[in-house]
Amino acid sequence: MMRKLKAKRVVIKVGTSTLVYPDGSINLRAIDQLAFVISAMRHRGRDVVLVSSGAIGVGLNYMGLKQRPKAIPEQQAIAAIGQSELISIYKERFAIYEQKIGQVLLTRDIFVYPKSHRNVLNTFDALLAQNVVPIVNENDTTAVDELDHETKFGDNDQLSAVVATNIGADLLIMLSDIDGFYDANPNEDAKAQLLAHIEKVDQQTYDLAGGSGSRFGTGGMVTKLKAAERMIKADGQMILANGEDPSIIFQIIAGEPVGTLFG
Ligand SMILES: Nc1ncnc2c1ncn2[C@@H]1O[C@H](COP(=O)(O)OP(=O)(O)O)[C@@H](O)[C@H]1O
Ligand SMILES: N[C@@H](CCC(=O)OP(=O)(O)O)C(=O)O
Repeated sequence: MMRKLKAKRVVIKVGTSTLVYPDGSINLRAIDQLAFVISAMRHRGRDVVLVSSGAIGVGLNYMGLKQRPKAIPEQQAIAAIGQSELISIYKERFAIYEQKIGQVLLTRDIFVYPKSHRNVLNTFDALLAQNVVPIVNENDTTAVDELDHETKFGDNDQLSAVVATNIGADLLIMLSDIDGFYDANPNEDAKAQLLAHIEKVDQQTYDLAGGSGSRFGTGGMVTKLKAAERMIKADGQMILANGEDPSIIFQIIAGEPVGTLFG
């Protein structure tokens, strides 16, 4: 059955697992597809914001490292290196489709302090009004997790839902390395079944969620459910789908029953 979706303003979140191959190299095909799909959506009058992970994954590849360093300053340095590389790849690929982008790096405290909150919402509005696609990531180089000053979102699943609810998006499309939400962690249970529609997220739903399956990803399913819960509370919807081929977004927008619809 086709889905009826409201999708005038859409946030798309792509995880590291979509952007970086398991061997650590960059999936340029996926980035190119994303640029193509998002540019097409933009040209058809939709407001689109991309929340992209991958700074650390791309940084590791750029520096020829196989593993995330343990020390925080080194991780933050890798993020600085990777973010600039990632955004220059996006810029180049979007330019092929004559689509301009703008980089927005956020920390959690921006949404806590009223003035910075207002400023960042105005920035999103101004970018969208000029037909520019904002590409958002956490500001990994400065975000810290300290008791008196929490600046870290920690994962981009929740960051994407915070952005989506704040800018009044109807739909959050969350692309990952899995076809949707299953009734058990598919890594551990070969009989796990895909759930096509979850109307509300409660403890029972969380009980089905497991951790991340990939080397570079964070959060796993729990943070995706938290994002879905946030969207539903704000009267929005979220679709979790496989980002292996990002042109799946065309099917999602058309209302085809792919992935898991939340809400
Ligand atoms: N119930 C579940 N349904 C689907 N995937 C699950 C479930 N529980 C755990 N997972 C794991 O969560 C992974 C997706 O999370 P993550 O690795 O953080 O991806 P991303 O990098 O896209 O954010 C899946 O590949 C899967 O291994
Ligand atoms: N801000 C980090 C991403 C953190 C994150 O949530 O990663 P993922 O689980 O792959 O979406 C980065 O760009 O590497």
